[in-house]
Amino acid sequence: MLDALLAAVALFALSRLYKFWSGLKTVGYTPGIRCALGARSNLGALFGTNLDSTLFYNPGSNFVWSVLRAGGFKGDTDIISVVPWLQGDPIVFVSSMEMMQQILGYADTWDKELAGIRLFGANVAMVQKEPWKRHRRVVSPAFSKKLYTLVYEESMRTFREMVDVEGWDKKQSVTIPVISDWTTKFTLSIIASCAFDFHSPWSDSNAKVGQGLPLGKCLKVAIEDAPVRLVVPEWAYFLPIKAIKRVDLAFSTLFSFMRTQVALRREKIASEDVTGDNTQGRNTIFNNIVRANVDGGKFAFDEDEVIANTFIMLFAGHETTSRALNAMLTLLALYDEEQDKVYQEIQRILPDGRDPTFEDLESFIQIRKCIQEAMRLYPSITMLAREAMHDTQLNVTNKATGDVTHSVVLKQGTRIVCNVVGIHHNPRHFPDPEAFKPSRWDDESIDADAFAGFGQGPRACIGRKFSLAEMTCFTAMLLRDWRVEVDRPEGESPQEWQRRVMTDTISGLRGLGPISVRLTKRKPM
Ligand code: HEM
Repeated sequence: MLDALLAAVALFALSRLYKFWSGLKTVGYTPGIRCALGARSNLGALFGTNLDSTLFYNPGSNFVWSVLRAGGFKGDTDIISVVPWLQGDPIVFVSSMEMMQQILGYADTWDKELAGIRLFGANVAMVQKEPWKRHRRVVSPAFSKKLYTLVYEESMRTFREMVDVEGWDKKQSVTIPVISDWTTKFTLSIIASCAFDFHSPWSDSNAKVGQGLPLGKCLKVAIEDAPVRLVVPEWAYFLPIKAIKRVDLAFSTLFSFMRTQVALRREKIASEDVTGDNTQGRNTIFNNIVRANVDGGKFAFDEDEVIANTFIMLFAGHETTSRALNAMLTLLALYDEEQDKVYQEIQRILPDGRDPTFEDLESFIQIRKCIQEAMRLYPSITMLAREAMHDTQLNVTNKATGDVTHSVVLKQGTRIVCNVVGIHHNPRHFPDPEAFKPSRWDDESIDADAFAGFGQGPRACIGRKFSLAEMTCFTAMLLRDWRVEVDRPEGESPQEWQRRVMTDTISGLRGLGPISVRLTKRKPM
């Protein structure tokens, strides 16, 4: 018995040793962190990082932020590897614009990892190669001026409805306890109505969509607890464990909600109630997705692809935008002089205090700079992950100069992560990187191409203009009438407050911690 046990332990130790050794080989022996759980492993995401001993070190899901706060990658170059011996894949992390461009610019060499497919199914954001071209071909025609006009109209309508329902027009000052709850409610409402023609009134956004959970709540659980969904085997859903039941309920509610919406849309298409080229642009994202199933042909979607693409549009289309809005409004609340510049721009473009028109949106240059700067400091998506399609050479850059120091050969299948947080905070690309300076985007000496808030290359964000229209409208309407402030203790500088409160986490849904802001009417009632 003891012999059998010893043999099992020895076998396990050997298998872990082999895993570790082959991991080192996979990453071309790039120096870095050696640990128990991988930096993007599901177990690592579930457990905390407090196992702080060398052997059992868990970099955790907040790895890129923790590395930044600990002073960035060690060594002379902008590359490290994280090689686990217990669970998770070996991964190479890069933190320079030059290396990021070698990766994101070449989809034939570095394509998406397929891991996310297990969560939602095959969709445009998660498939590779030819299937990706088919998915993108179906969804891209929807992203047109017609859609952006609709986004503008819905943003204006929803903003007015919010002010009305909340009774803000009758108040001189309003406190919002958690600003991200509010931005998420707004962005979810816009994506639901513009992409899916699903309207939930501001007063009733907690309406249940299926077996007992509101849509926003389902999405929140599905994002926050994605690692649970990935590690728990299907049979475990029958166990009476609350956390597992919660994830199961969220996902099953979402799937059944989407199936119902797809069935309804199919009926409408069959009865020709909706055309793909509706003059308002309404429904086009959803319509294109469902039509690709109904019409068949070369670019057909199967049933699962319809659901998976519906899913990804809902996810990608609201949480990212909410995070960016949340970061920007908090920073403007903190930095008075930057908020004043935005207000002056609003007064110049809307001199009579009128509402902005769709045509005005491009003129809000200052707002756009603030959005970009907030997304540089606090990117909604902190890591862009890829996988080597074949053995490939990567030119490694020196941290201080950006010159190529040497190259590494990475084996087919190697996972690589462009560390957006590290690149956006790299002082070589953005001097004084921790400062909130929207004016830096006028400075031609910065590496503007190091900005990867919406990704780069062929897989860059398809919804960039969608979200910019929405965020610009929201900000112009809000700051036209209200001054935004945070409760900053006397004696604490904006920078100190920012470092103390605006801590981000990757796995946490809303990032930046729960931040409260106060709105004060610009014109006394
Ligand atoms: C501030 C808001 C947004 C941010 C920060 C953002 C960020 C990103 C980033 C970084 C990528 C590239 C991911 C990669 O290279 O691995 C991406 C891709 C994508 N985004 Fe966005 N996004 C935003 C808004 C939206 C919206 C509103 C939609 C849809 C309505 C959307 C749909 C997508 C899709 C479908 C992809 C995958 C594109 C492809 O692989 O072909 N995004 N987004």
